[in-house]
Amino acid sequence: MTPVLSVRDLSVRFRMRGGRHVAAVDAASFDLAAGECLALVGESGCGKSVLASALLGLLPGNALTAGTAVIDGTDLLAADERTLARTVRGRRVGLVPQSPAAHLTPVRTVRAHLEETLRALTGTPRRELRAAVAEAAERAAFPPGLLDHYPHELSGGQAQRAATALALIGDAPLLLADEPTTGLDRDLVDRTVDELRRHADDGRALLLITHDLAAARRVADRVAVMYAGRIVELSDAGRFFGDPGPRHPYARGLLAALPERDFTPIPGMPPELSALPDGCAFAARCHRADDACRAVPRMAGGVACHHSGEEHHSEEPVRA
Ligand SMILES: Nc1ncnc2c1ncn2[C@@H]1O[C@H](COP(=O)(O)OP(=O)(O)OP(=O)(O)O)[C@@H](O)[C@H]1O
Repeated sequence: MTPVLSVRDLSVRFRMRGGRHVAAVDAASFDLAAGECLALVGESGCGKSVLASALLGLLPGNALTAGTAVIDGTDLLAADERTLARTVRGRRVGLVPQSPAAHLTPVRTVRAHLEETLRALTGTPRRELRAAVAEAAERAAFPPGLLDHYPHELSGGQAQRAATALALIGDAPLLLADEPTTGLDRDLVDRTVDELRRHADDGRALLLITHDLAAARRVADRVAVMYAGRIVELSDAGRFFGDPGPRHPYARGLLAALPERDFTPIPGMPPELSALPDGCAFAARCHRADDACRAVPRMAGGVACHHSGEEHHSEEPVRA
């Protein structure tokens, strides 16, 4: 079956002053099928949002891209602005943005935002708008009593839900949700990701970018782990969160850092993306690093690690 989205060797570099480059995304490849939710996880600054922006043609002018990202026969990286604006954003690719307050127009109420999007994407007639707005708000658990509020009158979590309601309206075949649960209490996190999951269950695809591994575990079919701009592991969610657990030492470290597991942080910090080391970018933080890690590991069997074929070390248990 043709995937909804097919990404091959997607790279994004930013040109900086003094001839420097920031390698924000390096050769990312994955497919996303109809009905599937892929969670993209990894520490802050590893390139998750840049990847999402690339898929929507929303990168700034200093970005250089390579590779392909095909949806419905259109390569999103090669498409011109007119195509992206008219046929991609909102229609083929919906976005729950990471900073909803920045995406909402300050002088318009939530109701005005929802009405405009409903008219543009679904052609809802004027007399049906009131009911359609209420329904759209309900899908994202946005409180009906706040529909006539302006963005600055909303809390972070309320703005997040307004942005989610807007993103769901077009029923786009692909939904990108970039940290859709920031600022929400646990029960609202569950409700929001369940609604996003329903979007996938209705035959569409969901790319869920999140720090929240519990949310990913709840709704994802597969998990992609990103580190320093590269996808280092792509695996089935059941395997990732259960037994035998992930194979890449970074992915194992992410899970071991959870309070309900070992509560042991990964030592050190991710490298600067403008000064990546030769070889594996995780080697400086990895207790398994050896001479083989001086070469950049290729993705093999869904894992980019020289040691991924070896047995797990007994001192790093992963509990379900
Ligand atoms: N316009 C830009 N120019 C230069 N570097 C940029 C630009 N935009 C992003 N970056 C860099 O790209 C890297 C990846 O950023 P990105 O926002 O994708 O991280 P992220 O994984 O989404 O992090 P977070 O979870 O904190 O949102 C960062 O090092 C960031 O500083």
